[in-house]
Amino acid sequence: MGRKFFVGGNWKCNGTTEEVKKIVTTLNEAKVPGEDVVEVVVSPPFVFIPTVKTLLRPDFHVAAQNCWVRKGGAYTGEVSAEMLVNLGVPWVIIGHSERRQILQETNEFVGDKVAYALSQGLKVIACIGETLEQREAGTTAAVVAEQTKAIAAKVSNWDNVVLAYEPVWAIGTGKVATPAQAQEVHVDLRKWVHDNVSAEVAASVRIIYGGSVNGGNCKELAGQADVDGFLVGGASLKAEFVDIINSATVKKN
Ligand SMILES: O=C(CO)COP(=O)(O)O
Repeated sequence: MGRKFFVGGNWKCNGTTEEVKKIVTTLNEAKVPGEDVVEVVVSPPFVFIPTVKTLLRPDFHVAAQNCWVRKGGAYTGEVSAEMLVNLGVPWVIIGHSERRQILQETNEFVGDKVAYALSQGLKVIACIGETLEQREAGTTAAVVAEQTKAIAAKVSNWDNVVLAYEPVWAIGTGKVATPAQAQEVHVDLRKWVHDNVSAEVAASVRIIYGGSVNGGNCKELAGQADVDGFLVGGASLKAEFVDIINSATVKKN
C-alpha cells in the first residue's frame, strides 16, 4: 500500500488578494495530520501564486491550475512549466474538464502537457472524467481509459503523477458521486493501469476523486479503498476544506 492521502484545493478562477489572504490564514491556523499522513496542495490562480507561496505554511504546497504544453516563447497569455519551476511551484493541475470542455483541450494535448510538465520536474495532478451523457450511455470506463491512455502513451515515470477522477456531472453541481460510484471507477482505473502500465504503478499511483466533495461527504468517500484523496473545488475556498483534509484519518482506522 503506502499511498499517502492527497487533498488538493482547486480555487479555479476565484478570489481577490484579500480573500486569498483570508483562506491562507484559515489554512495556516488549521489543525491537521502531519505530512506523513496527508499531502495538501492548494491551487490559486496564477496571479496569486507568489502571495500564497509567501504566506502559506510550509507543510502545504502550491499547484498551478495549468501550464503551457511546451517550452515557453511566443505564446501570448500562456505560462510555461519552466516559469513554475523558476517560482518554486512544485505541482500543476493538467487536463481539468473545464479546460477540456471550454478550451477544447484534447486527450492528446493533455498527454503532451503532462509529459512536458514532468520533464521539467513538476509534479502533475492529471484530470480525467466522463460527462453525464457518457455515463448514461454506459461508456464511463471506456472514456476514462481513453483519457488515461493518452497520458500513459507519453509518460514513462508515474512517480510524480496523481490521477484525479472528476466526473463532469459532479463538478460544481452539488451532485456528488456516491462512494460506490467513485470506488467503481477508481477500481476500473487501477485495473487499466495494472494491465497497461504495470502492477507496481497500479499499486502506487494515487487516484483521487473530485466533484462536489464537501465537509459532509468526504469521510464516507475517503473510506473507499481506492479513493486516495480528493481534488476539491468550491469547498476548498471555505473553512470546511480543513475537515476534508482531516478525512485522511479515516484511512488509518
Ligand atoms: O472541479 C473540481 C476540482 O477540480 C471540483 O469542483 P467542485 O468541488 O466545486 O465540484
